[in-house]
Amino acid sequence: MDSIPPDHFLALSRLDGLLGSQEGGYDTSTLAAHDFDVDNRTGFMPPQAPPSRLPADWEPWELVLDGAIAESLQLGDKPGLTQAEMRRSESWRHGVRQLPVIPISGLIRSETNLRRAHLVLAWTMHFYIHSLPPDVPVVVPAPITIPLFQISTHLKLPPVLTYADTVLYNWTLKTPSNRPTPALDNLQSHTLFTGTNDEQVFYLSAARMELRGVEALELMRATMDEAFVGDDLAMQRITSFLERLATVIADLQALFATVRDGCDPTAFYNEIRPWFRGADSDPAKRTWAFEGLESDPTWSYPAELSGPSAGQSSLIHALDMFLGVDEFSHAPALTGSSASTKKSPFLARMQLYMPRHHRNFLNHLAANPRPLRAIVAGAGDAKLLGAYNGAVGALKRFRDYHMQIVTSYIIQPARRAAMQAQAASEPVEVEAPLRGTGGTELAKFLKAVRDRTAAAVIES
Ligand code: HEM
Repeated sequence: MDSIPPDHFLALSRLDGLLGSQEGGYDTSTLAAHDFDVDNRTGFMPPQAPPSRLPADWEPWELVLDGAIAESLQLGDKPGLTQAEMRRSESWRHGVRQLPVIPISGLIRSETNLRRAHLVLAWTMHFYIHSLPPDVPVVVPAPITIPLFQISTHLKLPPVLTYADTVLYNWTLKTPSNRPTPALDNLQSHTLFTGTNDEQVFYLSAARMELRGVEALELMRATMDEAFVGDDLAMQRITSFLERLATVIADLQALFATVRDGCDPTAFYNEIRPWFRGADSDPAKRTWAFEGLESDPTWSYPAELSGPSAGQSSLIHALDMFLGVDEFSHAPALTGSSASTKKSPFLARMQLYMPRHHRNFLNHLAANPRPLRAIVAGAGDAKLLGAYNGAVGALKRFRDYHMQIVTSYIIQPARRAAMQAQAASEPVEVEAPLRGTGGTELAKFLKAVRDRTAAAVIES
């Protein structure tokens, strides 16, 4: 928004501050506020690099994670795994089992330390599980289970690796800088499974999109302020905000494309993505057992154990909800129904993996009493309608592009792997139909979401 000159009509302040919020009215002032841990400079990403190390009492956790990286642990089902690699990984897992169960009481006063602890333990758990030989039962040792469950209870998150653990809270600055916001080209990922540039490029393309998304959040806030006023001038302003939103969504798509500059699809599919698997995508269909689960009677076996997916990014959910497209794109008839909520199970499920403040932000957005779509449909304003449809069209094109990426990074490598296995007369491990990290039948699901986004255009 800083490209708007200060004397432009869009930059003039409205009377909202003087008027205060109407009795029972909707207070839009907190849309991008601390309550939701949404920063007006960095959006869903924290404005400062997250802590890269826990305090000394929890150093043993940091050291086992360092150890996994230093040992270059390999996937337990990697073709051609050597005896030396197997021994190294078993020796590392032995070290994990020998850890003491470290109390977490000293961590709970710091949200950033709790996040770091979730990240360290969840990465360690994924290293532990996915370095196991595929024919060995999965048993997460108590020194990981107990603190991970305690921390997850505090953070209201599932005890598994999330998008926040791999993208939102997994970065540092390449070069120290005094800028108030990190520059898009000055980010580096902190923790990697493979140590490859491909993996880093994968996380950073999403991180850059989060930062570019800040302007979209600001446009949403400004639109909601104008919708509160609701006069002709407000409609003119909303029209320009929506035109601008379409260009931001196009920029998100362009930043998405940077994943192709350095993240090789075959490396992603064969070497990186398997580390993300949740309990619902174990190729050997093993159940994850959690040693120590019985130590707290309030715990039960987690209902949610999917792996990290950018489907957990609050940004795209927010765009969908703001434009009122979610009613179409994630309609219950499309992605399954849920009795108690209008949200589809997929959206609702992915929100369980988001930091809880961001989940609250989306709930706040969904409760907007002046939904944009209804305003546009009822305004009889051709320019406004055009701008709204332009933003919906940009989101549809984003989803087209997302499908192209999914084809390159999952569908085609899966086909190649199946053909190679067939040629070598090996048993083929490709599930039919192919499933996403969130457990969806991915091709069918993504195509339907894309088509329904297109169908959300309002006819004049
Ligand atoms: C190489 C990169 C990516 C791949 C291979 C990929 C793959 C997938 C897959 C397979 C799904 C199906 C749902 C499931 O997980 O079961 C999905 C859904 C989704 N992904 Fe991605 N994704 C990628 C990057 C991104 C990025 C960068 C974003 C946005 C920041 C994103 C946003 C979404 C959203 C919002 C959904 C839910 C469906 C929708 O609302 O359109 N994805 N993705």
